[in-house]
Amino acid sequence: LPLVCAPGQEGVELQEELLEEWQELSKVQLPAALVQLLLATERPPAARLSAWFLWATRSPAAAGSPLAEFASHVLPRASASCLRLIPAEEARLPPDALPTLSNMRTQVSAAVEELRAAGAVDGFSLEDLWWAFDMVISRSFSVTVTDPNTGNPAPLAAYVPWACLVNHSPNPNAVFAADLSPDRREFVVVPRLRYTPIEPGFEVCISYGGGLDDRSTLLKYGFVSTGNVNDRLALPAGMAEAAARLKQQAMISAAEAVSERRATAATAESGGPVTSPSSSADLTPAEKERNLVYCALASVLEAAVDWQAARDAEEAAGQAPPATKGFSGGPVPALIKWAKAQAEAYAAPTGPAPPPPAPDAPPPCRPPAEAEAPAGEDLSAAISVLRSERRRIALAIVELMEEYRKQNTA
Ligand SMILES: C[S@@+](CC[C@H](N)C(=O)[O-])C[C@H]1O[C@@H](n2cnc3c(N)ncnc32)[C@H](O)[C@@H]1O
Repeated sequence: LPLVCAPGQEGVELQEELLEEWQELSKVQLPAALVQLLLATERPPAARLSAWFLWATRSPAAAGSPLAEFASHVLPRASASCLRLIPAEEARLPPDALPTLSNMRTQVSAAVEELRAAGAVDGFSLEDLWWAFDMVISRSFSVTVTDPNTGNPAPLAAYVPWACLVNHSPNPNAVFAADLSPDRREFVVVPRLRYTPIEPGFEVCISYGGGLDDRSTLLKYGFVSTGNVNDRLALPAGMAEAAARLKQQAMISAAEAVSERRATAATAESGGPVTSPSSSADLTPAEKERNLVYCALASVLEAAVDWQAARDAEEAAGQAPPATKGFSGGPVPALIKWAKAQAEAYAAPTGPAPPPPAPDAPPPCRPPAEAEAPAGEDLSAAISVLRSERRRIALAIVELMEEYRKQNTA
């Protein structure tokens, strides 16, 4: 079901047509309260899609429809996202994931209240409602199409059975698009490289969004890709200041040396090719090692740039710059010590310890106990992969700093 999410009255006509067509195709009649909500183009798309999805997959009135059949035979009951994670598993998340998770839950719980108040989900349990949000958050698409009635671009949220089975890759071999012109009404998934078809036997993968780091894919979709070039280890303020004391060009030279060394070792160990075949969405072990070293480099350099920018802004505002630290032994040993401690913390079963909440921060939002799901096996494994990727970045920072020290004292 494609849902128009343009503000105001924009797109209502198209939405009405789409809802009529969906009902005809599915041989079902949506309840009036639900239709009213689905036509409210300004309401949050996730809430509208979740209410529809719950009704269309669980209501006795929709039993036997293609979507209900698809849901009962294909979709998981377990959580895909971290939305309904129980506290014991939540304690294994990195501290920087917790505010985002709390924010996601706050939005869902506000939407749940709103749906109940509107009578759009009467008769369903809280457990079912959170499940519907879970499915919609991890499996719906955002696309922009041309509204055939007005010619204006219309932002859409869509739930597309079967297409919702396509996995994500940071190096995708396919792209998707929607065409809602009356004679088409199509959602297509096509190879990304026009002259490089995806060979039989290769998995078709799309991108769920550029720049997704492993924390975001874990929270929203419940998986982590190894070797994701967007991953970072967050440096605390004191370490960001140490990073700002380093010579950036020398850091880049050190990263080149370390990544070359690691890539050569990974290729020798795997006996595999140096580059991936273009029809595959998989990275080779050597590419993953290179990405890892550049994640380590970017963690340090970006923290240095942010620290410097904050300091410049304070100076420009006429504030006295904060006293700088005198890192005993210099910034390099300080960073090495910190990165080693991070590697150790991520090797432990839980932690590292979350930062203390700000004095006026609201308590973190949790789903009601009724809607809490234990982490499925996949989710628990994904949290472990995230922890091990964080540990690997920390160790890559150690190696990078040691190489920097070697190159710059030689
Ligand atoms: C849009 S659905 C894809 C459907 C999934 N392949 C299936 O058959 O259930 C998104 C879910 O697929 C899984 N997924 C997607 N990309 C993945 C990846 N690169 N690695 C592992 N799991 C992935 C996650 O469970 C995610 O919540």
